[in-house]
Amino acid sequence: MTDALKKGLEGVLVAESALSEIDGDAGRLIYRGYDIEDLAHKASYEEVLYLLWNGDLPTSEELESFADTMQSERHIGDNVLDTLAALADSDEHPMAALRTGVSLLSAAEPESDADPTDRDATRRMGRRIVAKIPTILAAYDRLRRDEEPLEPRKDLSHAGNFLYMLTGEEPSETAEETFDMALILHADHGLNASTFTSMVVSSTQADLYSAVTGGIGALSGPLHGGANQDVMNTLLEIDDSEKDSLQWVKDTIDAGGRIPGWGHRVYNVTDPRAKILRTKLEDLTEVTDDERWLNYTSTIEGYLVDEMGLPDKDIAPNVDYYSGSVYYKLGIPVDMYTSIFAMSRAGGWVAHVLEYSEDNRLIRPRGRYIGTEDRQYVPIDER
Ligand SMILES: CC(=O)SCCNC(=O)CCNC(=O)[C@H](O)C(C)(C)COP(=O)(O)OP(=O)(O)OC[C@H]1O[C@@H](n2cnc3c(N)ncnc32)[C@H](O)[C@@H]1OP(=O)(O)O
Ligand SMILES: O=C([O-])CC(=O)C(=O)O
Repeated sequence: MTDALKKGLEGVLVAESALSEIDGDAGRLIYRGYDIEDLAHKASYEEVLYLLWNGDLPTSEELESFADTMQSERHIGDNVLDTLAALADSDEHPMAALRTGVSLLSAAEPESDADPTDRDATRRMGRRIVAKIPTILAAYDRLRRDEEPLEPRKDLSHAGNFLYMLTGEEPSETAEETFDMALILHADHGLNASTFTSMVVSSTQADLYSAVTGGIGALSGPLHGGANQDVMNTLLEIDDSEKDSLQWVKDTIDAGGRIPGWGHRVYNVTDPRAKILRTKLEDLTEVTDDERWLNYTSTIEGYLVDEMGLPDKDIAPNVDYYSGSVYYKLGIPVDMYTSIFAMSRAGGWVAHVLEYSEDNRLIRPRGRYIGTEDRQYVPIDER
């Protein structure tokens, strides 16, 4: 047993995984042997889910059957809708609504009596949870706009159906493809904080609903998935203010602030997903003729690179830096960005829970006690 303190478990190896490989120096991300560039441009989110959960890409029959089953599992019950309506009345953040909604789904889980070590049952539960998350989120957004939630459609893709349920209109091909690509890019990323949280929960042999609910909580923070919303709010703040984006970034850095969407525990260079999303933003900017978000992000990046030399300190844009502007172009409400991340990453949480449970070992690190020793209890009326 070593006594070396590894704060934040940085660099500590705790599990082996065949799911995603990250080369933080080269800026490469691989899912089960396939480069993220390839998957982002050629696969669908459903295919990537199948790949993560089963090990190989599906044949067309396997994909059709997998997607059909997921489509038939999109519906959520009135118990969830009623709770979402109450949360909408209290103006809860969509991540809080999702956390509660997923937890509540277990009440309608047909295999709730399954042994938590039954991996086939866990896989089916994971499919149901991932199929229903878009329905929860779209319903929540409609309820808080005083609109009726829409029933999910069975003839649309995971990405397309979410956009349909959110807006009430079938999405354009560009919107559906862009959103599908974003889902692929966010599906898995090694033992990030939210994935590790799900693994910790399930390592106690707790049920998958608890593990996914824990993952949602961990993802919500601004140091993790919450940063995509912060990036867009920053860009909107710049747009609304008297300051130009250059002044904003100078002032933020001078005040010792952090730039949301920059820095990563694993990447020392630009995140490969940020590069893909930037290209997407460039394409969408050309079509919509609104250059604001691309201009602001580019100015901030230019300052951080040329003036601050952040890349020399291994700080570069992460996946959250461009995703917000892309979602904004798709007309998605800003406070839903982190829950969209969760919609995708839930697939990764399930994959890691399944993988880790093959040879489960309770996750339980230790902390060094640095408190006072040998104190004598003093009765309350003598203190
Ligand atoms: C999907 C994801 O979860 S990706 C990450 C999303 N989060 C963000 O974008 C929030 C902004 N980024 C950050 O806060 C950090 O980069 C993290 C939390 C992501 C990674 O943090 P860590 O690996 O723990 O690095 P740490 O916090 O020790 O930072 C190292 C140095 O870089 C600086 N730094 C890190 N990120 C930033 C940033 N975004 N802006 C300015 N400086 C930064 C720190 O101030 C620190 O400097 P110092 O050594 O002079 O004190
Ligand atoms: O890996 C991490 O630490 C953060 C994360 O989830 C990601 O970048 O997708």
